[in-house]
Amino acid sequence: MNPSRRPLIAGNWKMFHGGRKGVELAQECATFAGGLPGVDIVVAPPFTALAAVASVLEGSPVGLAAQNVYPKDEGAFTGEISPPMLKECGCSWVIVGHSERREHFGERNTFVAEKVAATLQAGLLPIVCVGESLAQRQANETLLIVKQQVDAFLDILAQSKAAVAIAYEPVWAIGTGKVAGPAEAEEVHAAIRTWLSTRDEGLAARTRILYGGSVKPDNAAALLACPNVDGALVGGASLDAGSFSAIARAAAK
Ligand SMILES: O=C(CO)COP(=O)(O)O
Repeated sequence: MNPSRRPLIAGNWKMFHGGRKGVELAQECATFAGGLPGVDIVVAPPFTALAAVASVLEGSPVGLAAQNVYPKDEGAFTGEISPPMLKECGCSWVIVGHSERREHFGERNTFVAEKVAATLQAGLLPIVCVGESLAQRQANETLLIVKQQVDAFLDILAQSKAAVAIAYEPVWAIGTGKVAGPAEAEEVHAAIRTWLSTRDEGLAARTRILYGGSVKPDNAAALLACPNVDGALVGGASLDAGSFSAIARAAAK
């Protein structure tokens, strides 16, 4: 395996732990991450906790991610946050195109691609999310939909030499407790790797493809054992240091 594909375990806190609780959780993550040198750990708190969590994580191996970004450096965009602002705040990663943003905030593939470009331009690494809905899976459209999503930002990734991450998060598995089976996940991850390598072999070799959707301590090891699963994007189970560290330990094996 390419060394740039070290396991990456990222915790997406979503709209939880925006204040003091976030600081406490980050402290616990910094502590357990120190004992797991073979795994990259990243946390993505809400915007309101970024600065405080950044100071807690300073000097620790835990990376800081934002959950969203607006693809302009500055301007009259009330309520939005730019890539340079996130960088200044201590972020090195940004989650882009999460299905909750696509579903609740109307983000389309072209807008997601703009965000990927702006993120890279600022020197931040995107974790770009893709994944099909239940109806699309039932209609046998999984690979078609995921390919359309990946195609929208593939050229942008290929033009950058950055070691980005793509998260395959089937929408039907998010927050539902219905995890994709290892074979189901591996099929999509392998397809994504093939599309990347058809475009640029180096891109395929350096991109970590994470699985997300009801990852828990009891199912993490089987998913992480798949050859093209390079880590996990964890929602609910990342809100507790005990379960998040158990998932990270499964990646270390
Ligand atoms: O959306 C997710 C991570 O981005 C997954 O959330 P859950 O782990 O809560 O299913």
